[in-house]
Amino acid sequence: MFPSSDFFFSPSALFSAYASLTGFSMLIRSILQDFVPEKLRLYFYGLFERFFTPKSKNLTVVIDDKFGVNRNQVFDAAEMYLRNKIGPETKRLRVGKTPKEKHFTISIEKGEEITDSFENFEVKWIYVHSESEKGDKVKRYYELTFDKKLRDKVMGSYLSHVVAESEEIKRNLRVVKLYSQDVYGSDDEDGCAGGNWGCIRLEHPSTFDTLAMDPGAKKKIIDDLERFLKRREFYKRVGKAWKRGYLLYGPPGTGKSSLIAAMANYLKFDIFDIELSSIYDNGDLKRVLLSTTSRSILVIEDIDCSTTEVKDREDENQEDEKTNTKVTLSGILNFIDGLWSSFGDERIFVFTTNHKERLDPALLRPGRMDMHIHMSYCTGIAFRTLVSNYLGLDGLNHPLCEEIERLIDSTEVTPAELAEELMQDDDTDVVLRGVVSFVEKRKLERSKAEDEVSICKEVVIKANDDDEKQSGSVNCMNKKNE
Ligand SMILES: Nc1ncnc2c1ncn2[C@@H]1O[C@H](COP(=O)(O)OP(=O)(O)OP(=O)(O)O)[C@@H](O)[C@H]1O
Ligand SMILES: [Mg+2]
Repeated sequence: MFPSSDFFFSPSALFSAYASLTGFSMLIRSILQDFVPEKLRLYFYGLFERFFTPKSKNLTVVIDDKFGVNRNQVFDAAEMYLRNKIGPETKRLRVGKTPKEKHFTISIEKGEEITDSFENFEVKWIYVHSESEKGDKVKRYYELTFDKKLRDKVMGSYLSHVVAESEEIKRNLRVVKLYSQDVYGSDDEDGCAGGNWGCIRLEHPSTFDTLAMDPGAKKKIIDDLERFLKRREFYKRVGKAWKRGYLLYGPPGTGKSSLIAAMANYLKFDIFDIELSSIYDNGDLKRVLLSTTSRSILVIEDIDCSTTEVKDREDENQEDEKTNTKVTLSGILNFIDGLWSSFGDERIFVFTTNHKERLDPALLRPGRMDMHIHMSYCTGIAFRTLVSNYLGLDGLNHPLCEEIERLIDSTEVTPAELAEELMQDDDTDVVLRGVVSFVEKRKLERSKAEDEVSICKEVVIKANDDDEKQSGSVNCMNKKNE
């Protein structure tokens, strides 16, 4: 239990009580009163007070809303932190919301107390809001009271814990934005932070919970992001820029863009969508990248297409006829791990491609992109996430699901295709039967295509001996590519 409040005694009452205990003390009292000058007498009263007032076990720290002329970070942190600590014993609350906020802000009313426990001790918070009689001077502060013996712990680890938790709460409340060079201004009351960029709120609902992919791979990505966030000091120590690069590759509709949105929603990082075709040259690229903000994800989608527009490094001085861009791969690489890579803090680069094999080897060199993530066709286990997202079925308790999983594992079908199928009807049975026939059909088409390829291979072998048949083999191969 929290220690009870102190008792106070007036000095003269204490003195009288003490002095009346013995005749000797009576004598002292009369001597003091009759012969001792007032100043000296008050000094003795003071001594008695110090001696007899019970020692307080508690210490109270006052946390004002201002620190000098600046806001007090500890006050703001406490305000944020205590929102989540309001218990049933609190009698009066304050609630508010600005137009740009999505959620209500709840805090305690003046005079209300909150008891918080940390490690194995308890502390008590009281919110104080006092006004001068005219109402022109307002003082807002928190009183934090705890056992004196815990002073070091509270001032050290407890207050650090309050600040860290409040940062986490703030991060979760943050509105994530999507920046683009093609958007002008902002449709958001917060405005856009980046110079030449327009922005909108990122309303993409994708999260790691809704993303259908192998659970092991998903965990690896989340762990990697978490480690990255915690490693500010590590990056400093090893002399590396605090940034991380991910290459997402795989066929269309496997969730590369959805993964980027899930990363942004998870980290509460803004996304800067970099359209290389609208960047004129390396200088322009530099300006564009430097006007991005920290704690952001810089995305270049379809980097294989961009790199056909981005010219070869040997060919840097000629302008590309097709797109008029003079951005070079070395210009991009300079920002990934060259001298310019240290711009800003907490940056994540994400490149996506449908064709990893078409990428310049310079981009694939070990250490360049920290993680290569293969977004592949859907697997049976990943399908469970889709079923839970779209049908609200938990644990795959529908009899058709097992069969669908087996079918999915034996062919190539993308999560996007399955998602489309899962939205065809409101009736779960109808939907799942539809998925079975869709995947069966796909399996049949694949095995037909494979048969054709093997026939083509035979034709190619024969064509080596017969010039006339060579054109036939090319057609066959084209068909396969279609
Ligand atoms: N792994 C997935 N998990 C959940 N939904 C997915 C997944 N992959 C695709 N989808 C669904 O399909 C839609 C398209 O996917 P997305 O745009 O992320 O694919 P992509 O890999 O970026 O494709 P592209 O290569 O064409 O850009 C998404 O909006 C989502 O509804
Ligand atoms: Mg995409």
